[in-house]
Amino acid sequence: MEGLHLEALTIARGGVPLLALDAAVAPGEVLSVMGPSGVGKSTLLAAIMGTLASGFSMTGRVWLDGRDITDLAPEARRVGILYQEELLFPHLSVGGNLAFGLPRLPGGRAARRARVAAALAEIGLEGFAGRDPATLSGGQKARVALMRMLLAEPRALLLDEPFSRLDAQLRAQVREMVFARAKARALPVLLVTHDMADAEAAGGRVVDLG
Ligand SMILES: Nc1ncnc2c1ncn2[C@@H]1O[C@H](COP(=O)(O)OP(=O)(O)OP(=O)(O)O)[C@@H](O)[C@H]1O
Repeated sequence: MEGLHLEALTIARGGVPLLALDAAVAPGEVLSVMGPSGVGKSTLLAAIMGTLASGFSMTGRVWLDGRDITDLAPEARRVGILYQEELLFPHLSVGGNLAFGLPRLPGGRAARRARVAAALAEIGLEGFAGRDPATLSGGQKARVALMRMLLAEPRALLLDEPFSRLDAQLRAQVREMVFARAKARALPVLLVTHDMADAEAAGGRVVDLG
């Protein structure tokens, strides 16, 4: 099956059941994950990334494009994630941040520079390669973080409240850009959010862990 499939997933903390979920997200589709604080939304994303903290355990399988990725190392899963904070590297330029996401390319530096320039154009930030990330607005940082993640060519996208720090107008803009870029790449998206407006903009499919 194409897309992301969480098959009979259960997560426990210290042996105590935290959550159970069975869900499929098709390529280009967004599934919103909602529920009260502490219910395990971020933990669910960690389980899919392969980065569960010690003390947590899981059963079930995670499938991505028909491949069982449950036991793969995090970096081999091809799952991208965006957090509430953009987490751009402060000591690298915007272009350096983007190049960091790039897999090794034939063609060396020139090819990398061209790829970064094309990526900046895709998010409306032509000419920003040399900029210090500290000089960017919140919305610009969010776009760079999105593109850095996409350049690693993930096959699925996890979003952990990436819009919650932005004001209402910017939030809608960044949200549309994230969904549009994910759709253009036919990525299945799991969106953790507390905001019903996010879930509605995402297409309205919601799983409530509460
Ligand atoms: N590294 C950790 N070690 C131990 N317990 C943790 C760890 N991270 C989270 N927890 C606990 O696991 C439970 C689930 O946390 P999680 O962050 O997944 O919830 P959440 O639904 O994402 O909450 P929020 O909406 O507040 O972000 C909580 O009780 C939390 O305190």
